[in-house]
Amino acid sequence: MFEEHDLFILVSASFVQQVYDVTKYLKDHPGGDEVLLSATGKDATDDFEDVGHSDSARDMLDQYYVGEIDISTIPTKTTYKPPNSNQDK
Ligand code: HEM
Repeated sequence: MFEEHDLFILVSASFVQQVYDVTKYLKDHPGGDEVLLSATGKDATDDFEDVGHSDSARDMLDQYYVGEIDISTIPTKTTYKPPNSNQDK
């Protein structure tokens, strides 16, 4: 489970991704907290785009902006092992 201070989502389509901390937005999100929770800790670009968020929703992203991360620098070795994954390094 994620702790409240860990509720980061990543949104972008390129290698450099924007990181947003949605912790404070959980209770106010018009789409509910469940969908936000399910999108945290991973690349949430598709989730965010699939909803067809309005321009004003996009503008709100700025409020939760934390910084950028180059996903090519993230270690691929994690404790979480997704099904069908044979990447051990
Ligand atoms: C910081 C990130 C996000 C912000 C600022 C945000 C903002 C909003 C806003 C303002 C709305 C109202 C409708 C609109 O203006 O488009 C909305 C609706 C919604 N959002 Fe988000 N959202 C965020 C992330 C997400 C993510 C990651 C998901 C999916 C996992 C999601 C799913 C939804 C859904 C399902 C609705 C309801 C649409 C409806 O009932 O018509 N949102 N969001």
